[in-house]
Amino acid sequence: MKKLAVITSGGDAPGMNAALFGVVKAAARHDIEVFGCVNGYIGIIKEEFMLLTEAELFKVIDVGGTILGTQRFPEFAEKEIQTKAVDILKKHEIDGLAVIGGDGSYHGARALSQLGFPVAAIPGTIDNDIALTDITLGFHTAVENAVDAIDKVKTSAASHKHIFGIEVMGRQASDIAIWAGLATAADGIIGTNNDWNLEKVLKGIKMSAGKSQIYILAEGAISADQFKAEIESHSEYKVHPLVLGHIQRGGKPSVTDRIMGIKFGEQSVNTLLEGRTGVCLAVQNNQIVELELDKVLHASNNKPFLPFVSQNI
Ligand SMILES: Nc1ncnc2c1ncn2[C@@H]1O[C@H](COP(=O)(O)OP(=O)(O)O)[C@@H](O)[C@H]1O
Ligand SMILES: O=P(O)(O)OC[C@H]1O[C@](O)(COP(=O)(O)O)[C@@H](O)[C@@H]1O
Repeated sequence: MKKLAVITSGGDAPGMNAALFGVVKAAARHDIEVFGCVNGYIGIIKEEFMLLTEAELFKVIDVGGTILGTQRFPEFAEKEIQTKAVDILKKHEIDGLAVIGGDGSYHGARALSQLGFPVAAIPGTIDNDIALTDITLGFHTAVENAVDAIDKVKTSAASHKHIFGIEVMGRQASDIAIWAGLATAADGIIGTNNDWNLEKVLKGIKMSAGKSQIYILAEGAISADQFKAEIESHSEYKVHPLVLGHIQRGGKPSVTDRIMGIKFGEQSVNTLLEGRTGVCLAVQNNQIVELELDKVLHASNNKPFLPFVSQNI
């Protein structure tokens, strides 16, 4: 094996640069060159490759985002485009590909491996919504970022006795909402549609006797604007809606995400070197394990919750 390629794909996640460092570091031990494809799968199609060096990546292990860039490229679901990607990778004498991304990226990775190209994937998404891994790269930092922001809102809310509906990211997953809501002792966490109960929320506000109220809303359950509209159209209360947005994905990766990124990156190279393909890495019981992409993509995402917390929050 002489040349590997790597992409970061989907939403950027803090720790992706650390993972790139891990890839390059492990590859260097075996005299393998690593090429980063710019902006995810589209970089393969556009043949935008950049040679990655350990010295360059070393400088960014503490930097959020991804130095390779990432761009949504839905056309990669088309078989013709996937076949073209394999042809291009082969033309450039690339022997294997590491894909760092979420479940959408995993679909692309599985497709390439089914076309016979060696692929290993790393779970990189702040949403924590990949099955069979206890945690995904970037989730830890995103929760820290959300908690940091909510803590700040709380002091202002308390001063004015305001009611806040704070929307956090996660697509259909409620992990960021639950972890951030628990860590800030929020007055309510709406993680799924089923958690939304207008009467309960109105009762909670009434019982709070004019104190400030913080509700954490998973974006897939209810938006901050919907929350405001529902409360205000059924009561006299005024709600401040707040969408935390991309603050959650930004900034320095946490220590956990750095270490996890480096270890995932190194292991992806070992996996490819040892000839295993169509696999993704995962964390189970504090260990990095390898799983079939196909199995992960067919499994449902029932994560264990925090220690000491039952699912019935
Ligand atoms: N069904 C699919 N088949 C092949 N490639 C896909 C598929 N879904 C998504 N992708 C590729 O993966 C990229 C990232 O997927 P996306 O869902 O946006 O983020 P994530 O990987 O974080 O879930 C997409 O822009 C697209 O290039
Ligand atoms: O930055 P964009 O393209 O608006 O996407 C926002 C979405 O990306 C995420 O931050 C991360 O999602 P993915 O990792 O699945 O790409 C979601 O939580 C959010 O819904």
